[in-house]
Amino acid sequence: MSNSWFIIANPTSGNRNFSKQWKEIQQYLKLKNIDYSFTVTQFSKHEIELVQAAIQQGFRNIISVGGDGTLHNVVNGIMMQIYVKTSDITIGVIPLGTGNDWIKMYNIPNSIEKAIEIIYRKKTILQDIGVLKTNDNKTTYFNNVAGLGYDGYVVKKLHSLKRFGAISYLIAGIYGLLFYKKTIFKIIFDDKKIEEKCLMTIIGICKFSGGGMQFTKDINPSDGFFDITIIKNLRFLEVIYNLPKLYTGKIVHHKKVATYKTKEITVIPQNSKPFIQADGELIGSGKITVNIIEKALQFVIS
Ligand SMILES: Nc1ncnc2c1ncn2[C@@H]1O[C@H](COP(=O)(O)OP(=O)(O)OP(=O)(O)O)[C@@H](O)[C@H]1O
Repeated sequence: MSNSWFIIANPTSGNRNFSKQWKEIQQYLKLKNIDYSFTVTQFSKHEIELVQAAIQQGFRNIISVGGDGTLHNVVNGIMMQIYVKTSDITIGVIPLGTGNDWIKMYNIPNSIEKAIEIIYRKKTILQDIGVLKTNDNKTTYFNNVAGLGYDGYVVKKLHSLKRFGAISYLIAGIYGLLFYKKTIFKIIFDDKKIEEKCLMTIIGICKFSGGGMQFTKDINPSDGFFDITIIKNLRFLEVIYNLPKLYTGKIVHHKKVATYKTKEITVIPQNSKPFIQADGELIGSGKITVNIIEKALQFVIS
């Protein structure tokens, strides 16, 4: 079983016809002679128990078929299990989602055929994983980008808009800019304490979030450090004016944006409880403390 793959597929990811895509996936896996077992999720977060059962059975290679949310839940299942060291597990991704931000970091194309070719070659990287704790003592792991403030608000809104596909990010984004109310954040890390009205605080391991946007400055997903970006009191028109810079990553040079590298950070919103997102999933609201686990998991990359 050590070379065999266990596939967890989310039939609700993305906007396309799952059964057609699933047939295509099986054809390419067969063509490449890849040995696998599979299961399809039946409800939200089902990935967590499915991946844990697979590891208990002896699988060490997991494929996530879906979007960033599916991968996020697979990662959480692996990080929470007690059977093996997490860095002994290898994860491959066959993308089906709407945003697919994590794969962009490693130039994995949004193509079933190419993603399977990459899994077949099995080049891997040991990547850092974030551990996010909320006020109710809930622990969530993340493999891409977490944050709170405007981004959490957009993720909350996105939920009801996903059926519109990629455009839903833009609609949710503009809605958020019009209606999200900024909060004063107390941000504590290393020897720093920042207290300021902010649009959002971003905690990055990888580069892309929000459907291809880049908020982080100097990403290395295996260096044991988060890339923190604090977007201060950026106004509606300033965001609109700087929209291209959100996609090119140049927004980090704006005078109302500050970037840091750290291993641990606490963000305490002062006058409201903004929503928290991790890998595009809504986690809760309010205060967070985040730590990094260096080189926690192996991912197949191109
Ligand atoms: N069978 C299921 N029914 C309903 N929801 C599910 C099911 N299986 C998984 N989910 C949930 O679907 C959510 C969204 O999945 P995912 O993010 O992969 O797709 P997406 O939203 O289309 O892609 P992306 O995040 O890349 O934009 C995840 O939170 C996951 O737990």
